Amino acid sequence: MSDAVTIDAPAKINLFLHITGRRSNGYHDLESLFVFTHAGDGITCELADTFSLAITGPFAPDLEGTDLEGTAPEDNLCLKAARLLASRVSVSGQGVRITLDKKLPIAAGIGGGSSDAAATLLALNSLWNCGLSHDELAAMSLELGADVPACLYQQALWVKGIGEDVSPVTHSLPPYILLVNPGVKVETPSVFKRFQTLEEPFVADISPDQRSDILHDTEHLFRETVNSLQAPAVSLCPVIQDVVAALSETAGCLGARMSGSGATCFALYEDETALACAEKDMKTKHPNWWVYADRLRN
Ligand SMILES: C[C@@](CO)(OP(=O)(O)O)[C@H](O)COP(=O)(O)OP(=O)(O)OC[C@H]1O[C@@H](n2ccc(N)nc2=O)[C@H](O)[C@@H]1O
Ligand SMILES: Nc1ncnc2c1ncn2[C@@H]1O[C@H](COP(=O)(O)OP(=O)(O)O)[C@@H](O)[C@H]1O
Repeated sequence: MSDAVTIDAPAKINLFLHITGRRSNGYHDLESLFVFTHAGDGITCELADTFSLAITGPFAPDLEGTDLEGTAPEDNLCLKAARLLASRVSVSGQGVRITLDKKLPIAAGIGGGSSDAAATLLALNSLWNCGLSHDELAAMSLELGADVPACLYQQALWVKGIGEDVSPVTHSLPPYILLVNPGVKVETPSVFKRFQTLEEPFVADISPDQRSDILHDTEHLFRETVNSLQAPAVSLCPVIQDVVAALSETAGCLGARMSGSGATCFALYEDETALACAEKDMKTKHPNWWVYADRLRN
């Protein structure tokens, strides 16, 4: 039996995000196309007697409560995920030392925390030999956050409900993606609240025919869908509009918009050369923005 497991926690991008309704508990129903990058954060889980989390990487200092040595507080989603799994399976006396390599910005609309939690569950399911299925992990993971079930799949998904209703999909959208974050944290609850205050409209469900067009036609994707949270996020953080405009102007950009509740925005490209030029262009013009180029997982 191995005593350490390392696993990627990729960025999650909402290629579109429709808010379709609101539940009595305040959560919103949504319809969204989730895709994942190849790289992102990294999680290593090692067998240990107690539970601990050390955070390394460029965004470690941005995680509130993490001390100068990189020791994280109990409410970090990696530790919450580990304790949740331990409470559901019989691993008496078993702990874990987790190391999180934090390369994705925090509170950025690309599911960093959710993807870290999901990767921790995947790593521990293997390390502790729990033998739980994906569906069993997904069902227990919803209490960690609405995005966590989807992040367990690390592949393109059509997502409904509050995030728990996930269907793997194939698509033929452009594979190259540029992510840009202006360096402003945007808290998800504030954006949903602003969505309500602005009385933004709910979007109708997408029909099966439309779904197929969205998955296979980039123009259709950007013309027929929106991110319902983009206007509310821009009203809280106007620089997001500048990021979308700057991405839209890069050569070869096939469409650009905000992901999740922001502030990270993305643009899609058909070829690798266009992606590399756009990355260089954005880094030159906006040296203080976080710029990250990658390829989508299928
Ligand atoms: C908006 C999305 C889109 O993928 O992504 P991010 O911007 O967080 O990456 C997600 O729905 C975020 O999922 P996640 O970040 O896991 O949300 P949670 O921790 O469960 O909820 C944070 C808060 O967001 C609001 N919330 C979240 C999900 C949802 N379907 N309806 C909501 O109203 C609630 O106010 C909740 O208290
Ligand atoms: N491992 C983690 N990585 C990132 N954020 C975390 C983590 N654990 C807890 N959080 C908290 O979760 C919140 C959402 O962060 P994140 O998942 O990065 O953003 P978003 O929900 O916008 O995609 C932040 O307020 C952050 O403090």
